[in-house]
Amino acid sequence: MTAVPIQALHPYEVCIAPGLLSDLGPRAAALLPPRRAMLVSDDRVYPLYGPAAEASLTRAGFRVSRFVFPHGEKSKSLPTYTALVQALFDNDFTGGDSVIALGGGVVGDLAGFAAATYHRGLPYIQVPTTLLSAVDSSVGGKTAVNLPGGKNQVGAFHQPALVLCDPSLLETLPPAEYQNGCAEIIKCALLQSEPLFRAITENPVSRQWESVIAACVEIKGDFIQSDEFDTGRRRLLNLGHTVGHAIEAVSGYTVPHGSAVSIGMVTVTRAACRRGLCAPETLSALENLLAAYGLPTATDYTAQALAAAALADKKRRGDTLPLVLPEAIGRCRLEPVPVGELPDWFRDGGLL
Ligand SMILES: NC(=O)c1ccc[n+]([C@@H]2O[C@H](COP(=O)([O-])OP(=O)(O)OC[C@H]3O[C@@H](n4cnc5c(N)ncnc54)[C@H](O)[C@@H]3O)[C@@H](O)[C@H]2O)c1
Ligand SMILES: O=C(O)C(=O)C[C@@H](O)[C@H](O)[C@H](O)COP(=O)(O)O
Ligand SMILES: [Zn+2]
Repeated sequence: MTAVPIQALHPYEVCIAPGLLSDLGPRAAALLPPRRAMLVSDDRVYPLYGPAAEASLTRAGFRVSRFVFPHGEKSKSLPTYTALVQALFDNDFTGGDSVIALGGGVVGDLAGFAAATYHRGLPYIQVPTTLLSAVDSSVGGKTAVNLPGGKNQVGAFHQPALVLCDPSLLETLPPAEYQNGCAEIIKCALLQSEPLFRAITENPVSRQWESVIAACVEIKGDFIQSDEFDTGRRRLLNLGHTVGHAIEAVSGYTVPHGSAVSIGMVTVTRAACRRGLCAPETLSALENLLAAYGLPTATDYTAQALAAAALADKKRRGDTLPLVLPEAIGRCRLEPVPVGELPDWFRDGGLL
């Protein structure tokens, strides 16, 4: 098993090994009082892995309740959040009782936000079941729901007590969800690791689950350790997300997060290249890698429309929004851009 320590204010481990799901109960009981646990999942994941998770928790002494909601980004919303905290209340959850997020990033962000806010904070455990949630969203304590006009607009920082990652759960992932996860892996490599970029160029991610997940978690852990509350360096993890989140919002949350981030990464890299801030080889290496993983690199949404939607970005301070710009594979920087200049940047990035 690989165990990656996350050195946050409340430190915890990301445990990665096939078969770990059956160990959920004992590992949870070692960290949390084995009282009540709310298993939160969506209606695609629960039938696959919910009963095994519940059985393991029950054997370890937890009294398990269940909240299962319709899959998809549209459920990462205030109405679903309200229903979840109401379920905690109706089932008499009190301080020290726990929440278990079994699913992808939608489940994790929603369950984490309920755990952060119900009774001003319950402990929770992340059990990621998508590649995207294994490499990114289950780690770092960003929890949130969307508003109709903006991504992750209502949220809190709340670190999990444990991330239990069982890569064998990824075997049932549809190909499109595998691709979405690869977008965040490519982000991580473009941002911080030329060796990871090379490794996933030479061998498909699917042949190296455990090592790729551990590599991404270690990189993310380093950003969290240095800037847990996203006031500076951690904002680099938003590479591709300024445009990506705007695409998600204007599409009414029909374009998946990974695909949107893929388009966002190419846009900022093209813009950086056009303005002489990165070499054309960096852009072509990125475009080739995204294409090799079947990820999109273009959109019909206009620069003007996406610049307007990007005003909702939480990185914005007044009239300035920092863009994350690649300088080379494994190196990026934050560039403060006046919001009035965003459409030009996006046009330089190839948008209409
Ligand atoms: N908190 C963070 O730091 C962070 C980081 C990155 C992304 N996110 C958020 O994560 C969300 C995207 O997460 P996602 O891509 O995991 O989406 P998701 O949770 O919607 O999962 C994608 C689809 O895969 C299905 N699925 C999940 N696991 C499966 C499995 N093992 N087998 C078969 N089907 C399975 C789900 O039911 C869903 O239909 C976005 O809301 C994004 O904003 C958050
Ligand atoms: O953990 C982070 O920090 C990230 O930025 C990771 C992103 O991949 C993730 O999509 C995150 O939810 C975006 O955060 P936000 O602060 O822009 O909502
Ligand atoms: Zn993301």
